[in-house]
Parts: sequence; C-alpha cells; structure tokens
Amino acid sequence: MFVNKPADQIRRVIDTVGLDAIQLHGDELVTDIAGWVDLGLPLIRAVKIPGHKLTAREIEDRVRPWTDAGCHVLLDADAGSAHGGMGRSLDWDSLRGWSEQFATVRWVLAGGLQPENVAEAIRVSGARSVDVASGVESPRGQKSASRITQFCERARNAWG
Ligand SMILES: O=C(O)c1ccccc1N[C@@H]1O[C@H](COP(=O)(O)O)[C@@H](O)[C@H]1O
Repeated sequence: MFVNKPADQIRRVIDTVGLDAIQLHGDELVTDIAGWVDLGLPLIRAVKIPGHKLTAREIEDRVRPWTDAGCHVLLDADAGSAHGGMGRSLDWDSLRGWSEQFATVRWVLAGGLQPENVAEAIRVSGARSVDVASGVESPRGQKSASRITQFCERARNAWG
C-alpha cells in the first residue's frame, strides 16, 4: 500500500521485495495513472467516500474515473487529510445500492471494519472482499494476531 509515492519509488519496492498488486491510498490523480500502469501489476485504488448516506450515482461518480482507467477499487471512508487506517465506517446500505446498480468489477470494502462488525458489513453492503487496518490492532498501532484470526473467521463465515 502506497500513499502519494511516485512510480519509480514503487518500482524499487517491487524490485526489492516483489508485490502482487499495488494499492494507491493517497491523493493520486487519475490523470497520472500511466506511470503506475506501466509497473505491470494490478492497481487497487482507494476511493475515499463520505460516511453518510449517498445515492448510487454519487458513489459511481467517485469510482468511475478509476474503473475506466482499469483499476480495481477499494472503498474507504473519507477522513479528510488523513489517508486511511482511521477506523471510520461507510454507509454500507448506500454501497449495496451502488454495487447493485453499477459495480461491474470486483470491489473491496474498507473503513472502520473490525471483528465485531465485519459480518454485518458484508451482509448489508454485499461486499465480496474486505480490508482492515486499525480494527485488528490492540493496542492501537499494534496488529493483534488473535483479532486478525477472529476477523478472518467472521468474514469467511459471513460469505458461507
Ligand atoms: O493502515 C494504515 O495505517 C494506513 C495508513 C495510511 C493509509 C491507509 C492505511 N490503511 C488502509 O486504510 C484502510 C482503512 O483502515 P481502517 O480499517 O479504517 O483503520 C484500509 O484499506 C487499510 O489498507
């Protein structure tokens, strides 16, 4: 996952550790996409969405430029100048409305997920993939193996 990193820096990380995909989680512009596309890996764009109720069209207007550019999308809560990992949730019902009307590519639900709410989030939103950061930390800033296990079990159970 990268926040506002130019393609040449990401290339160095790929060459050093190898990556399967690139998650862009900052203020990257769709007009600059060519540099990241040239890296030759699947691109996942974190699209920041306000946490209140939205129409399917309002969500689609935010998502569409990125799917048109060939990206997968991860929907995260807009946390202003913070870029993510803030534990803020989206309106899952609005996402279901958008997904049923518009989503033609696989999308990832993020934002404020934790073991305690991931099953409900999946049920309400219809998400088939989820991502989490702060919700599996205990204490804050430190990933907890037991919370990660709990999160994965509950997500898998929700998908049956
Ligand atoms: O995890 C982080 O610390 C982080 C830092 C900067 C940008 C994104 C970050 N994480 C991503 O944020 C979302 C949601 O996080 P949370 O579950 O609400 O805490 C998730 O996609 C993480 O990959």
